[in-house]
Amino acid sequence: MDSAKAALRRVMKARIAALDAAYDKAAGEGIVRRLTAHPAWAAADSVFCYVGRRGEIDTRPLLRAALEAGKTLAVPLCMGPGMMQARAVRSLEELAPAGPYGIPEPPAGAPEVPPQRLALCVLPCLAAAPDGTRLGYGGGYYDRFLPLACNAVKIALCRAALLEPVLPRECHDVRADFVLTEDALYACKGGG
Ligand SMILES: Nc1nc2c(c(=O)[nH]1)N(C=O)[C@@H](CNc1ccc(C(=O)N[C@@H](CCC(=O)O)C(=O)O)cc1)CN2
Ligand SMILES: Nc1ncnc2c1ncn2[C@@H]1O[C@H](COP(=O)(O)OP(=O)(O)OP(=O)(O)O)[C@@H](O)[C@H]1O
Repeated sequence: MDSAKAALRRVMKARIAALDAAYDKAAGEGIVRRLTAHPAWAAADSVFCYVGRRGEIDTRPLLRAALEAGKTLAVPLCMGPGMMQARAVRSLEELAPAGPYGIPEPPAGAPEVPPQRLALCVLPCLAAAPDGTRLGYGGGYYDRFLPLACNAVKIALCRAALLEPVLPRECHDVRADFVLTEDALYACKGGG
């Protein structure tokens, strides 16, 4: 497959593992604060957001904020290799570690939110570039899902320490509309 991406994933994972814990915590909190202050957050009646795990930003405050604001909250449920659905949850207590990576997921019976109904998608990444290109874990989950979420504003959360000036981009890669770090917001499209 793409060895440049595979090599970059290794580099970024090492960088994540070496992040200063205090920086990591403050950056994650800053990103959450900035996202909830973004106009797309207030405007969104439905939010699709990943459940952050070790090495990722802790998105739980964001998930709670969405529920408290009365938004429809959907989180990923992996259906098979590279395939996921947005499933609605009403409480974080519904989430339980599942699958080979132990990412907290909703129960199999959680109702699907059709991707075209989503107003906001919050994206994980190992690294992101200011043009909206993201480097994921390599499963292709978001590359397949995001084209279906055609009405959603897509915001990738990236700690500034993991921002790269340029990342390799393949045809199937869907760029984010915004990349949000703890100290900057990059608007990515427009220029094409
Ligand atoms: N929190 C969170 N949830 C998510 C994602 C994510 O990136 N973060 N996904 C985004 O796609 C989907 C799940 N996809 C994933 C794909 C790979 C790995 C992973 O940990 N892979 C191993 C390497 C596996 C291998 O050896 O092939 C790793 O990176 O250590 C995790 C999630 C949906 N849910
Ligand atoms: N729309 C698609 N249809 C079929 N295969 C795809 C599609 N998008 C990506 N893939 C395949 O999925 C694999 C992983 O893609 P890629 O390296 O871009 O993942 P990623 O962006 O890091 O992961 P993710 O999207 O889960 O965050 C690649 O082998 C790629 O060819």
